[in-house]
Amino acid sequence: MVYEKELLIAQLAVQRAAIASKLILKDYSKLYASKTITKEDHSPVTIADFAVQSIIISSITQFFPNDKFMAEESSDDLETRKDLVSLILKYCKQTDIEFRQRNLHQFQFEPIVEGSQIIESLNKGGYEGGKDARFWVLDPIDGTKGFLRNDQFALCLSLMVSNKIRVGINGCPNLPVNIKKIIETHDFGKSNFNLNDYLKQNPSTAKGLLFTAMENKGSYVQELFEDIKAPFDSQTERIFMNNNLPSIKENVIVEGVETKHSDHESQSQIKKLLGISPNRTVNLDSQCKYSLLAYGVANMYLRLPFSMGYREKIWDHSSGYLLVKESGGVATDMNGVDLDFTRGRYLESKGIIAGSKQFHGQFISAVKESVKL
Ligand SMILES: Nc1ncnc2c1ncn2[C@@H]1O[C@H](COP(=O)(O)OS(=O)(=O)O)[C@@H](OP(=O)(O)O)[C@H]1O
Ligand SMILES: [Mg+2]
Ligand SMILES: [Mg+2]
Ligand SMILES: [Mg+2]
Repeated sequence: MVYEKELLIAQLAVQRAAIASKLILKDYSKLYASKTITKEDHSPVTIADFAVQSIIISSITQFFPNDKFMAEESSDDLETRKDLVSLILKYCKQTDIEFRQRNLHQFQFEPIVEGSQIIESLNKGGYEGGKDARFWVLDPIDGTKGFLRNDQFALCLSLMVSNKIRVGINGCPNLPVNIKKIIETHDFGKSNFNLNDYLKQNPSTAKGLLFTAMENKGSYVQELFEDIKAPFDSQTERIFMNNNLPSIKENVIVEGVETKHSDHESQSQIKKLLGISPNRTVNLDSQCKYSLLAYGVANMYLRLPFSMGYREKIWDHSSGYLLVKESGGVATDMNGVDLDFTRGRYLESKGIIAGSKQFHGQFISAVKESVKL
């Protein structure tokens, strides 16, 4: 099958890097909070973002040495913090010990043993993308602000070939393995659902889900920290968008957490117009939102621009886009137009309305009615 090897290697690379993210997260708040770097655009970056990016790029490069990468981070932001490279290396080494213990596959990744390997692979992420190329799109930690709060974050990787996303992966290390059951059994008539509160009240909940999609072959879920199954293994669960709600009022909506990343006020207005109770909104960081749509747990993702000047980056959406499509859903901009990932590092369009096909048109009409452009 085309891209089968790419998908397997990418899944293993994401698992390997997700182990690093969890190891760093465990120590982060007590040891490294002061080591969070603020980038030029005032957004945060951590040693986990750097570690994950270098692990994924070096893992894939080993098997596909000619492949290009468009990734979020660059070693420029480490320029004044060379001390952090040895810290990242420490976690990469620890990761490889853990990864070797659980990986039962024939593919063995070369270990990361030197700081120069980290810088070298980080710097392979500068490809500008565009039309008619083959390249990987990587957001090492999507939802860095969620990571810093020990809430939700995702490792997001996709493969673009000839203007189309062929493979999309979201590794969600902090998503409960039984999230489907948790949300489906919640009574939204009584109260809203807050995943962070739920996890605080249920600290022993097992976490870590891996979502994968392949063009024309569907979307799948498996546990992120278990033995990775080959693509389309009979034990890997195929997942589907829920396109059969009894009424529009039954939609479960996913939205972001940060009030400056999307326009929560307009999003509330849209729900009001459609008669959807505010209780039915689940707020969570990162592309975990797309994962929950593909899993059939949530039905619509609303992301209206907080500022019309903001340009969405393609790595914040490309893997989620394929997961939604391949599970039977639809993902567009706020005007209902398909997303175009071939324009370089940015989407030219504004906002995202993604989810079930059932009511997508009505959501787009409500956007037109409620957002003053
Ligand atoms: N102003 C503004 N508007 C929209 N989006 C922005 C903005 N600033 C940053 N970003 C990007 O948001 C990415 C995180 O998205 P989330 O869905 O996790 O945000 S939210 O807090 O859940 O709303 C985040 O991705 P990461 O940097 O990978 O965390 C940013 O690329
Ligand atoms: Mg970032
Ligand atoms: Mg991101
Ligand atoms: Mg990121």
